[in-house]
Amino acid sequence: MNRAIRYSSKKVILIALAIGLLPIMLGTLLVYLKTSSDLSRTSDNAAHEASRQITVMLNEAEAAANELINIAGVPCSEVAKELREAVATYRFLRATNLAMDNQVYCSSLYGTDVNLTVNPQNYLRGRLRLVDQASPGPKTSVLILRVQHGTKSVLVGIDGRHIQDALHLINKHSNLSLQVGNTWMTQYGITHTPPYKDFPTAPKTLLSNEYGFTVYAAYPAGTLVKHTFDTYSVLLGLLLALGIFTGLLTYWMLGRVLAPSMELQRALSADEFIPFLQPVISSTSGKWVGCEVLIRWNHPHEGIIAPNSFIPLAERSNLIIAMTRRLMHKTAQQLAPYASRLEQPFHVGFNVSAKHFENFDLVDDCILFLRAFKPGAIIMVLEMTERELIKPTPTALQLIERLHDLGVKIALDDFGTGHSSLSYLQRFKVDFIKIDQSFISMIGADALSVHILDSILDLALKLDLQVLAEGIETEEQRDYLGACGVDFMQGYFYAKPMPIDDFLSTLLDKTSLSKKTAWVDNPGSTATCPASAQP
Ligand SMILES: Nc1nc2c(ncn2[C@@H]2O[C@@H]3COP(=O)(O)O[C@H]4[C@@H](O)[C@H](n5cnc6c(=O)[nH]c(N)nc65)O[C@@H]4COP(=O)(O)O[C@H]3[C@H]2O)c(=O)[nH]1
Repeated sequence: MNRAIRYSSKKVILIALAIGLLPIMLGTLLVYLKTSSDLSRTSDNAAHEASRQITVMLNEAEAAANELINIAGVPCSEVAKELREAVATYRFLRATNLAMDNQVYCSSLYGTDVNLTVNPQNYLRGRLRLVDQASPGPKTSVLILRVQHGTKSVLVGIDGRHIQDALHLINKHSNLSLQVGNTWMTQYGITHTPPYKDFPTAPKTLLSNEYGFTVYAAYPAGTLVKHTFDTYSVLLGLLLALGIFTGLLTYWMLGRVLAPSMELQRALSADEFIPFLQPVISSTSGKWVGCEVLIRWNHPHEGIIAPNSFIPLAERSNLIIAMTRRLMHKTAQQLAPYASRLEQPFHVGFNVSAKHFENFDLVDDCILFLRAFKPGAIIMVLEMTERELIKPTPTALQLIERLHDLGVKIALDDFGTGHSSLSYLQRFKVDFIKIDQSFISMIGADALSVHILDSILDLALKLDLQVLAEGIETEEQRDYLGACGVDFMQGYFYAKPMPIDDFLSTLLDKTSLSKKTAWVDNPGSTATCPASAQP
């Protein structure tokens, strides 16, 4: 049985693990999705904000360029001051330049000392370009806006540090970059490969319809996990605790009820329950006139397991009906071929439980059992135990009626051990009583104990019930009960419960012996019965 439970425990552990992991996984998934959507939203917001701020800078630069376009073509010496004033006036500007026929001839930084040819194709939509500018001053980048009217053009440069600052300040955790043509600028400066590729989390792309630049926002790899743990650590801790709790609860509950009953179900499907028979001896003839069928679990690892360790569970888990049905079927299969060599009629007793009295399935089971034998060859006896409360419901009473109609006898097992012996005798039409072995063991003990046994025998006699004494272990018990008129005996004194094959071979040996010597299991005794219990 231990091995069986260990085997079931593996399943129970797996189920408990699965159920314990379920809230953890579902919860983590939800938290993960929430974090993902949070990051996606902030990434989107950051991209929009960066685009807005760069647009503001470009709008300002465009306003400056539109003012300066009017003086393009005018000699540099006359307009150099205006170029410098524009740089001072507009917040983001770093330099302004005038060009004619794409040749820059005047610069706010260098005056006339400039020799630069502009190629409009290097400019996105002919207007925008992002470049590194090494001098003068600190190395920085410049976003150049070009405005052209005919042959005149103005180039205004936005200081890249303003853009870098904006990208940096909008969201410190996300990585924002600006793309103009094939050049990208991050908050760290200009790169010539797409920097967003290194930031695969929550990537967002926003194209400026007005200027054609693109803003990328994304988070570095691992941000999702880090953010999840940083933001939802308490919730994740609670989920973990919930998972452990549900897992342990499941383990506890399954371990208590489900696992062993699953093991019983498995054993039933694997046909591991087998009948053992214990002979019932006639007190008068001393012959084996019947048997009680006692179930055994032939466990693949544990060997033969006694019924007390699994019958209560089988009753609780409703498997008892199927088990009894299977037991009847197996007994019939093995006993039927030898039926003609058994005492006629031969009593075959089966134990039934309270569950059997809840519907009429038992009638069909008994019909099937009896069908395996010639009519009259077998007397089927159903032993209802008094230890388990069987309610005298209309169904139970009708069931007994139907069983009686089939010729099935009802025995009251463990008589005297419960609280309802007398009411059972009254309500159920009982044919036999089986005196419990606890009373039999009183024989030879003190006078008071024997008196109790005598009273039970006296009652049975007065009610005209057939009596079977079980648990006979000594000659003295046998002799005493025989003298008291007990009809049938059962106990280790005669034989222990045994597999059907052993039962049949012992019985058939005895039968063939009896043909020569007239064998009996209880030769005449000299014991006397007290007057009250005498037949
Ligand atoms: N000490 C001692 N014991 C003796 C002696 N003679 C017989 N016994 C044992 O006493 C029990 C008699 O069966 P029970 O009262 O119906 O008590 C049975 C019965 O209530 C239940 N049981 C057995 N088979 C089935 C079954 O197929 N269905 C149901 N519902 N219960 C069953 O399990 C109980 C125990 O069965 P077992 O372990 O086979 O134990 C059997 C039997 O082996 C004896 O001389 N000395």
